[in-house]
Amino acid sequence: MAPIVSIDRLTKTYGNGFEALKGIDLDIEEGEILALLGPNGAGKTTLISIICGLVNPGSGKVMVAGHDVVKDFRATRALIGLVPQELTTDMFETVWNTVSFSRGVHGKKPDPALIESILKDLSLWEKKDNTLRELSGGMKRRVLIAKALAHEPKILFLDEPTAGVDVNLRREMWQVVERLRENGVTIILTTHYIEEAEEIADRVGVINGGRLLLVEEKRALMQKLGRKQLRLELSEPLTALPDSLALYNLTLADDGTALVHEYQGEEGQGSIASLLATLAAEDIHFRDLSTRQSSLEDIFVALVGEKA
Ligand SMILES: Nc1ncnc2c1ncn2[C@@H]1O[C@H](COP(=O)(O)OP(=O)(O)OP(=O)(O)O)[C@@H](O)[C@H]1O
Repeated sequence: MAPIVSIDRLTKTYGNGFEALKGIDLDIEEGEILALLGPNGAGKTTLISIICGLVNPGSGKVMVAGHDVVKDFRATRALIGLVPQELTTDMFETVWNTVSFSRGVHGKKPDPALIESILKDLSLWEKKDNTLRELSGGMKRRVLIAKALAHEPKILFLDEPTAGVDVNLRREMWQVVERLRENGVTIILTTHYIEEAEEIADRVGVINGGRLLLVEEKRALMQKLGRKQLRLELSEPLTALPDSLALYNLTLADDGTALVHEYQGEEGQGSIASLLATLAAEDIHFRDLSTRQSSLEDIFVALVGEKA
């Protein structure tokens, strides 16, 4: 199946000479959830803004469902819903009017039944006659999504959907995103919360300094780059490692009371059985063991050198 968004050698240099994007190639498949991770200033918003037709690209090409975002702006914009970080509409307007108005802005005929189903899906139906200022922060965020969905887009961009919200609300937003995906909407989100990408994304793209450092299926990424650690609490402290253990990536920790074995992804797993056998042969016993797998956050820090 052809990708729903196809980005080819995209660059962007702003008027002041700043190179915000330095050649991005990326295909986004229909129906997937792609999380774009990157530190401040990485170029995420610039990239999204170009796909949405809000910022002109430098060189390169962006196609949405087979249409060029510059030449066919109307066609591509109609397919896209953009959920910004903040609500900028009239706080004295009702939920119903705000969402209905968004549909009109895109030149679509009124469809009260559709607006009703969007508001119900987002648990906003009871609040349809309330003004925006009467809503909680979480409800306001859901209104942003409802607005972006009102013209029935096939692709939804969420810019930092859970920035500054509490844990419960974050989980609630994740459920909303999951339901949208079940309805066939392709979702691209930017986030500073690695946990968010870890939780809901199918694929993760890491952007830094205007370049896409990698884009990979989340599970494959964690398998490939995730480091694992096995820690053995020794029954008797060791002063040095016996030569027979030199083959393994081992360190003595905590004054010789613990042995730490580091290995990468799947490849190192076979070594554990032989390590344990060697320990037994050396008469080295342990009273407890624990394992730890590096998270997407660790992987990200290793790639980018700082936190998202
Ligand atoms: N209109 C502009 N003129 C000049 N430089 C800009 C403009 N907009 C953005 N930039 C610069 O381009 C770079 C990328 O910005 P962008 O907003 O795309 O990053 P981001 O990854 O979305 O960051 P954040 O996570 O902080 O939102 C930044 O260094 C920013 O200062």
